[in-house]
Amino acid sequence: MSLYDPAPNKRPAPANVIDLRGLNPAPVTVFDSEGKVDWAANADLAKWLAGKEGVKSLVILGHAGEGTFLTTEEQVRLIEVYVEALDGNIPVIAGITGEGTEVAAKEAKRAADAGAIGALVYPSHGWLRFGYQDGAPQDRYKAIYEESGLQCILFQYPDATKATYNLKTQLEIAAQPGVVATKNGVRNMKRWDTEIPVLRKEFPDLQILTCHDEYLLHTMFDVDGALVGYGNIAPELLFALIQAGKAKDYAKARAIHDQLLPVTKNVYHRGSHMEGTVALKIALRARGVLKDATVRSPLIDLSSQAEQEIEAAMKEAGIV
Ligand SMILES: N[C@@H](CC=O)C(=O)O
Repeated sequence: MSLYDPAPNKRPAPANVIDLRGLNPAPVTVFDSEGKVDWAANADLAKWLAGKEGVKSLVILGHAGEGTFLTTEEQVRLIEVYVEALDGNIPVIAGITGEGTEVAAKEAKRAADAGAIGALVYPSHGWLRFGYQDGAPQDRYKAIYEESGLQCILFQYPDATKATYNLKTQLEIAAQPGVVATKNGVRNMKRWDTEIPVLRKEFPDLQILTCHDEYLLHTMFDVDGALVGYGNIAPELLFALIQAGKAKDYAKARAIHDQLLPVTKNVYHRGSHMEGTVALKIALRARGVLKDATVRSPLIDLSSQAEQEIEAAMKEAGIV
């Protein structure tokens, strides 16, 4: 028995563990031109994404969803709108971002009451600057699962941050009841190549998802799926990329990567990852999926030249 295998009666065996083995887009939140949440447009986006082949869940209230820019009431209502729009076809997963453990656990309970099935558990953001005490991330996942019953996704932040989890911490979180997947954005290929195989070996059922939007190809051969904001704008090609990765078909994966490259450059290589969210909305508007690309502060509109470049990239990639 592995060191990390808890006693059988402690591991939840959720009869219906959410299946994330495919594309899991993190939808943007649609606002009207005055910056109010456009509930109907969000429901339409949910249905549009859920109708795409290979989409396994929708992960709302994340970075791409400007989740922390919404009020508590808006967060709850957005979950309800998604649950109603998806009508049980695929699960709604909510980003859980509260800083304190109890605050996050209560946030997760609200999400569960609103109909979410899963939680993408962000690190407590103070850890980005100060780091975390050994054991604190484990407590955070435990409290969230115990309070809400939401199936949890372990969110691995980049190696360049102090909120990145060392391997021991990842393994101990993965061993906890309710943790069914990891979304890995470590962006350090030495760590990726070292740690992913250990996670796989110790927890064969743990679903491994990449979130390296800006260079997906390089992680695509080791994963069960992707959990990405990129999934908003090119779900068809991203699902094809995931399939090529699973088939170990490098030539096909490379061709899809190359087809997407103008879009990748214009959305994710343009500036900070935050800017990527603004670009996602412009690209969705170019696809005709959104009418309005309004973002909430602290996001800032891009220049009209940038908008034109994003639209041109979507055309060059053959998406519009
Ligand atoms: N792709 C991103 C965006 C997050 O939610 C990441 O790596 O974390």
